[in-house]
Amino acid sequence: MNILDIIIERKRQEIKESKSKITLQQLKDSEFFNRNTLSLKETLQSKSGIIAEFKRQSPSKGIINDTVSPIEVVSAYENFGASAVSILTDKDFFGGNFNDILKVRREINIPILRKDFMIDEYQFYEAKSIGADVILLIAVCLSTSQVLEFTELSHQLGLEVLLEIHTEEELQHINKNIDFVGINNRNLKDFKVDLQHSVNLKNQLPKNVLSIAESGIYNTEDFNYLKEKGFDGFLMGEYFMKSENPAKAFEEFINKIS
Ligand SMILES: O=C(O)c1ccccc1NCC(=O)[C@H](O)[C@H](O)COP(=O)(O)O
Repeated sequence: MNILDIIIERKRQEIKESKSKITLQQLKDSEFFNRNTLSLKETLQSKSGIIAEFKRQSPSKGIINDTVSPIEVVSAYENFGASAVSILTDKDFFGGNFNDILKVRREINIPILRKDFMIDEYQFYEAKSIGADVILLIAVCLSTSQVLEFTELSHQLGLEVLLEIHTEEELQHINKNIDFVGINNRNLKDFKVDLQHSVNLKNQLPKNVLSIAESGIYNTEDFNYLKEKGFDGFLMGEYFMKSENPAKAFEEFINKIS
């Protein structure tokens, strides 16, 4: 079993536990469920294009930063020009939780990507109930028909969809309703990172789709290279979070690229 198989197996149990504690109706009755979501399609083009991630730990790196406050960090991400923030909600493998999104929702006015492993309809209602605007679908974890179904459900709920692919075969998961296609530079099976990977696959994307380069962007040269290659967005976590002061690291990065 690779790490993704392990994460997905745990996720199935977690969803079962969540369903036994909170009903779908309770999610629908929650404070944020009926809010109008914010559009990453708009902010991707009007701001830096960076989707800045709040990430305490990861399977590939272990603890990255577990001392900083989500409000301080994501407020700086917003103030210095992030197009959106990505917040991990997986607890066991990434040290995330729903409260991170619930706490910051009132403080920021840019889209929030709920970053998790989405495999069940219930999680989309959860995402809406905690105040997310965008969700991630990871192609390797889903069939093409699940991607289609989950995209439709997300749109009914007002959530935009980032479909993450890693291989040429996964291009088949793209459907015309997907809002963004992310190409992950990190091989989720062996954690190797290769920017060239996303550049090669980008050439095979449908022409009109908004593309996001994900993972392994560690300096302004990486960012500029991917921008030159035509990516519309850039998902970056570790580079900012590994700093003692991610807010400052983000500010400095923005100053260097502008
Ligand atoms: O980061 C990992 O170790 C990882 C392992 C298994 C599944 C997903 C994983 N990462 C999720 C991501 O895609 C990244 O958090 C995101 O793209 C940001 O990447 P980075 O800038 O390299 O932190």
